[in-house]
Formats: sequence, C-alpha cells, structure tokens
Amino acid sequence: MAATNLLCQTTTIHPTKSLKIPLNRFPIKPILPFELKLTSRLASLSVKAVLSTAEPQTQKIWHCFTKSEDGYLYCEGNKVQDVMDTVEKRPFYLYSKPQITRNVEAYKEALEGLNSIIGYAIKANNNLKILEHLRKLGCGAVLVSGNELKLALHAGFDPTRCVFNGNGKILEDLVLAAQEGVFVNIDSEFDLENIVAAARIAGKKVNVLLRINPDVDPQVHPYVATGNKNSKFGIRNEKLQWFLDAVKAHPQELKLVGAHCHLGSTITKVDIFRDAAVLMVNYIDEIRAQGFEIDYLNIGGGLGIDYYHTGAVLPTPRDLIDTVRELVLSRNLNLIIEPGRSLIANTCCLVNRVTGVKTNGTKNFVVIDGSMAELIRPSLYGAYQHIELVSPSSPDAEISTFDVVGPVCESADFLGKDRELPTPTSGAGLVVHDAGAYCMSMASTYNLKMRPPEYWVEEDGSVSQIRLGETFDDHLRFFEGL
Ligand SMILES: Cc1ncc(COP(=O)(O)O)c(C=O)c1O
Ligand SMILES: N[C@@H](CCCC[NH3+])C(=O)O
Repeated sequence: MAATNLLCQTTTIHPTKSLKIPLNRFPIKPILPFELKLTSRLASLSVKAVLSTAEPQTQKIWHCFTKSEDGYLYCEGNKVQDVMDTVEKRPFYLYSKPQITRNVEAYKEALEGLNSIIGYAIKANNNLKILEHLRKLGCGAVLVSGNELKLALHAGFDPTRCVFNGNGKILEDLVLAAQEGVFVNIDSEFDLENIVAAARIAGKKVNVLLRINPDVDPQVHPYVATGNKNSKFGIRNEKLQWFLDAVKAHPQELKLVGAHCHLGSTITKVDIFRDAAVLMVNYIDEIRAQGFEIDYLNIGGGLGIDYYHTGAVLPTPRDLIDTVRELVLSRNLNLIIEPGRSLIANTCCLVNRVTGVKTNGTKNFVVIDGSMAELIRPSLYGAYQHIELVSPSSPDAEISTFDVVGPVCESADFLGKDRELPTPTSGAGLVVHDAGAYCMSMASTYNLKMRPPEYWVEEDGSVSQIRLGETFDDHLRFFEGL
C-alpha cells in the first residue's frame, strides 16, 4: 500500500484559546450545562478552555489518522481507501501500532522518577496481538474476570504486575489469581471472604488492596461514573475499620499492600484525580497508623481523550501524573495506574462502507454496513465519536446534515447524529474515529452481524491482520453435536 510523507501530525494547542464547539458534539449528552434545547442544529456554543493550575502552557497531540489536502484519510502513511480495497468487504477495525507505542511512551515518560506500574485495563480492548505489544512495552494488566486473567497470562503479562478488580469476582477466578500472585482489590465483605477462601485453596497469601470509594464526582456520564457514593463499586470509608480488622484477622491469607480507587471513565479534568488522591493518601496515613505497612497507591484509570476533534486542550498523561506526583513521593508510595481508553482509544477507526442515503420527512440518513453491533458507545451512552469520509467527494456533492445509522433493527442503532457530511455515494468509505477502546471489546453479534476483523499498520507501514472476522460458520459451531 502506498506510503506517503503524511506520517504523523503534531498540533500545538494554546490553552487560552476560545473554542467553538457545535452543541451536537458533546459525547455524552445528558450531562451538565450542555443539556440545552437547540432551535438550530448548527447552533454553536463558545467555550473558554478551563485549565487547572497543573496544566502546561502547550501540549503536543499526535494524530495517527490524518487527512491530506486532497481529501484522503491516511493512517500512518497508508491511504485508508487502499486498505479498504485490499481487505474483506465488511466493516473492520484499523489500528496504528506506532500510536499504541507512542501512547505508552507518554505514560512512561510521565512516570519517570516514580516507582510505578502501568496496568493496562484489558476490558478496553482485549485483542491478543495488542496485549502482547503492550506487555512488550512494559505494561502490567488490570482484569475484571477470570478469562481476562487467563488472557493476560496467555499474552505473557507478569502476574505480579496485574491487578484483579471487580465487584463480583467468583471463587474459581480468585483461586487462579491467588495461585498466580496477582494483586487483588477487595470490593466488599463477601469479596473479602471469597479472597480468604481462595488463598486457603491456593495455599498462597494474597496481596490485597482496599478499593475505597472516595465519593468524588468524576463529572462524566452516570453509566461510566464509579467513584461516587451510590456506586456499586468499592467500600465506603465508614466501613474502613471493619475491613482493616478483617484483614488483621487473616494474617495467613491476606497481606494488605495498598489502597485503590477508580473514579470513572472519560474524565477530562485532572483536578478530579487530585481531589481523590488527597483523600486516598489520608486513608493511607490512617491505615499505616494502625501498623499496616502498605506501599501502593492505585488511582485507577479514567483519563479522557479528545473525542470531539475540536483541538480542545485536554489533560495528558503527564498532567495526570504531575498532579499526584508530590503526594506519592511524600508518602514514599509505589503508584499503580489503570489506563484503558487513554492508551488505546485514539489508535483506531472503525472503517465502514456506505450502503445508501435516504430521507424521511425532515431527516436525512447515511446508512452504513457498520452498526451498534460493532460499536455501541453512541447507542449506549449517546457518546460522540467523530465521523468522516475516507476519500474526497465529488465537487458537486451537496453538504447536508445526516444521522449516520447501521442496518440493525433498532432505532437506537446510530453511530452519529446530526453530522454535516458531503452526500456520499454508495460504497464510499466512512470511518468512526477513536474506536480503539470499548468498541470491539463491547461488540456483539446482534442481528447476526458477526464481529469484525481487525488490522493494524505496523511500524514499517505495512498492514497486518490482527484478528479474524467472525463468520456465520462460527455461529453454527455453538450447535454442533447438540
Ligand atoms: C477499575 C477500573 N480500572 C480501570 C479502568 C479503565 O478506565 P479508562 O479506560 O477510562 O482508563 C476502569 C474502567 O472504567 C475500571 O473500572
Ligand atoms: N464502556 C465505557 C467505559 C466503561 C469503563 C469501565 N468501568 C465506555 O465505552 O466509555
């Protein structure tokens, strides 16, 4: 595939600039000041970028997908149209492997001078090739199921750099975690009992962290908020003493090594992490005062990304780490972080083909072959993901406002609402950006839309398949021999 000089593009963003953001471009709509009734779809809102004191004066943002002046979309020097012409004719995910590396390097550089573990949250994307690459780059892993743990082991992750999270961990999975020496987060009274039982079965003492729910509002969609007091995750501080006593009562089974919190996902203000970290180090002081020698602060994941493609100033991994650095150093702690989205989301597009264009009453639709089955975030959270065509349209293509929808038999089956696009022709390529996190890993086979294949652009610019697409025969296999 043709390599061009369009490798990666860097944009320098100035934090004081005012941004014009169309109101229909907020990813998760039911939140805060943006729940306004629009009289015009094209109405826009002036938003002054709000900066925390921890944020730098300029930031570098990498884009691995770039548009050339003549209107073609490229991924690391590959024309996406050329990739489409080469691979199977069905929706597919296209990743940039170098971008994954760059994202990890950004975290590693930010963490210099700290003892730390980058625990990649496997739930964001569980492609085995991607996991192996992240492991080679030095990441640990964060797991929420026994199968994620098995996959992490399969991908070669060092289990002593893995953390097992979750509010409903089952005994069998905890036994495996205990055998392998994985850190386990205690989430509830029954969870603690199960971890004790697992330690006995495995004949191993388990390194545990207390998942404390600090009741800090992450200012995100309620479905992805986890650190406020009514959340199903973690323990409340009023119960802290009960858990400390329970750990003390099981010296053969449990070693308390740290405290964990995870506030939620898509967080775009580092002050939120700072507020939580202040509370967490205070808990750590209290816990240490009772004679526990705990060494780890785990601040979870949650850093958001620029889904809107507005060039907005968003906190980088460095901003996140800098905001907690002094707190971590002052208590001589090891820092664990659990990024998912900020490591993988911007490395990938879902590439689709336009099936046709239709108009119903006042609404225009672009119907594509991809759908909520391949990428559910817009349907589930009303999330915004940027959409564009991969090739230039003809000069006479009328620009209109479209809902971009799939073929699935649900009115919730949309990838984007009210998007301004040149009217595409049937067969045109259309991408949904920032599809690396919580897209393929949340894909389903609803309406028997089989899960799509995945490809990545390698460091040398070549394109390789990194997952086969599911087929109809795969579905039939579930019934063989029954
Ligand atoms: C406990 C825990 N850690 C890490 C993550 C990863 O979050 P994100 O992908 O937003 O970085 C999640 C998901 O929200 C989580 O629940
Ligand atoms: N699935 C969510 C993130 C959930 C994070 C897991 N606690 C999303 O797509 O944004």
